[in-house]
Amino acid sequence: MSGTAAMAPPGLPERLRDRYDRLLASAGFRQFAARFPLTRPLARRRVRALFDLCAGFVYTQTLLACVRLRVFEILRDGPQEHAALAARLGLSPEAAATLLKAAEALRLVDRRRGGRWGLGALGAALVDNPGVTAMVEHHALVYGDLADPVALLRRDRGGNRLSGYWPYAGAEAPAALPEERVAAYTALMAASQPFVAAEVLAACDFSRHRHLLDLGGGDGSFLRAVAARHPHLRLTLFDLPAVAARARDAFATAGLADRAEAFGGDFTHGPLPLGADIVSLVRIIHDHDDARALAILRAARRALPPGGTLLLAEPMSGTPGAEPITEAYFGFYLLAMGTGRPRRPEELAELLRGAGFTAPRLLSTRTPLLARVMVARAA
Ligand SMILES: C[S@@+](CC[C@H](N)C(=O)[O-])C[C@H]1O[C@@H](n2cnc3c(N)ncnc32)[C@H](O)[C@@H]1O
Repeated sequence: MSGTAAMAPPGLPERLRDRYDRLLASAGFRQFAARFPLTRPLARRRVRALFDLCAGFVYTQTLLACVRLRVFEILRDGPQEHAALAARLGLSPEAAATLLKAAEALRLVDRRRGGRWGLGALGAALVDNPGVTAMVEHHALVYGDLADPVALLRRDRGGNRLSGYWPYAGAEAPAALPEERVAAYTALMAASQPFVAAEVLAACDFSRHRHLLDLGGGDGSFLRAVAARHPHLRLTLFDLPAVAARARDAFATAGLADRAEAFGGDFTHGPLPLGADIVSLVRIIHDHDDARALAILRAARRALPPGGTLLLAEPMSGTPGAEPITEAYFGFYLLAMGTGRPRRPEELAELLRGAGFTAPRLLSTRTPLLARVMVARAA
């Protein structure tokens, strides 16, 4: 960073903090802290936290093995004897023991009486949860790009496996993308959409609106969830043509064709459908760099009458308690994807004001690490 000469000298809290950091960095102090009874619990917690950081990949791969071998589906019907379970997994009893003991330590499975295995607290949450299992599989791709994190940080953005998976990221003409390039990501988004829709529906009162336009609405999973809760609402979806075609089919299959329409185009360029009094952008803005994000928000503003509502839902940077997810996970994910970044609520509010919206404010959400919700009014 340049300009350090002009910086004010550090105050007392900062000098104390520097001293503390130097103390922690000294091997002698760490040995003392591990021996001294009053500091020992803290030292142990720190060692454990560091070991967890080193071992995180192994934990992830334990989960991937369980998902691929369908451990949670097999255990859904009840606890299984070790030998019978090993046979169903196609593993030797010894290999099954390695996997199941690891999964037990991660609370994915649980040891029951008589040497049987049942679901653990976290494994139970994965049963009938296609959104999470699809994400676990998807991460094989993500971690491929992260295999050399320093190279990833040093390269120009783009050109990774993840940028191929999200082909609209940085594309010159995204509206020309054919069906086969949008199918995989649209299915992944649909699988994970129920969690997000539940958060948005709990946070936002759609009953005072009459017509919702969902920009980048994928296969319409979000709008179908809203439709089920708000039968009076008219629904319009806008996405890339190949994706909008999928949404149109899904609306017809769901018997919604009379009140839900889907249009294809590019939300940074083309005109958007008019008539809505609320526009939603669900997991959209974080995919785009500032210039494109602003273009999307300006298009949304033009699609609304003065006083209309903009609803933006996505994971946001600086979410208290979710920092490893928003800063480390989404930061690196979007870096590998090649465009966009997680933004703080203040940064989103500034973009919204720049696009012609006023009074941006966060609504309270039940699980902010999945998505936070911000609303603003068209000026
Ligand atoms: C991360 S997905 C989110 C999908 C959906 N809103 C959800 O939360 O499940 C981003 C969506 O934006 C769409 N999209 C990307 N670029 C677009 C563009 N230039 N014009 C219209 N839609 C676009 C993609 O096709 C995709 O459906």
